[in-house]
Amino acid sequence: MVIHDASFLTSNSRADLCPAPIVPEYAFIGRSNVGKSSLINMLTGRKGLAKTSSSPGKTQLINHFSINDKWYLVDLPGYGYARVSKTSRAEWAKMINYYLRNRTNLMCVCVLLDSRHPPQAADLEFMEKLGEEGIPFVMIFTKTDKQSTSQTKALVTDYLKKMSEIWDELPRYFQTSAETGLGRDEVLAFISEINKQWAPETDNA
Ligand SMILES: Nc1nc2c(ncn2[C@@H]2O[C@H](COP(=O)(O)OP(=O)(O)OP(=O)(O)O)[C@@H](O)[C@H]2O)c(=O)[nH]1
Ligand SMILES: [Mg+2]
Repeated sequence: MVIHDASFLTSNSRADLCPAPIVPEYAFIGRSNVGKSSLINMLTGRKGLAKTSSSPGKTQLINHFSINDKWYLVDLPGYGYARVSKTSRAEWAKMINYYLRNRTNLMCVCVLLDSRHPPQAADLEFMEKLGEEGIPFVMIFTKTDKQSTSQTKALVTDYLKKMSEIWDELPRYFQTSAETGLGRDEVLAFISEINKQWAPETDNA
């Protein structure tokens, strides 16, 4: 897929105020600092489109980006950041749960996982919940440039093993690097494919 247009639309703290659900939408979620915003910039080829930071907790709101005027990418605030109060955590959960359950154009949730860290309970629990609620998701392993291919492969195998303890069918997964661009074509091809399910009679790529 060629991205000829990528622009910031809105930031919202409430899912009911998000842009009208008139095009297919893909949400990026995962722990703080996992690389959600960086991946959005890598996929769109626009470096400063989503704000990134080396300190966790940068993205606080539901951020919509319009891609090619045909679909939305959504940057969500991360979870699992230790220095967040109980109240903020509860507010995060409320905002995200409402968003996930009510966003009618949400085609797929992309759960980002740091390829350097062994399977984390918070991530496994989050994916389990998505599965239980019937919300389609894929796993995206990030920051693969920070280690060897065999280390990433071992981590992915670990994750798949953990997931197979819960699920008969395993989610699709992608290996990415915002630094090298690894996985860009694969993720965009996936989105292009799913976009066809939204409006099969038109070309959404
Ligand atoms: N080497 C490398 N660094 C990365 C990659 N992706 C993200 N980073 C770095 O990781 C840090 C966090 O990246 P962000 O994209 O801001 O992470 P985020 O998940 O959006 O974080 P929050 O908004 O705080 O939840 C930044 O310092 C990025 O430069 C990657 O693929 N490779
Ligand atoms: Mg972010």
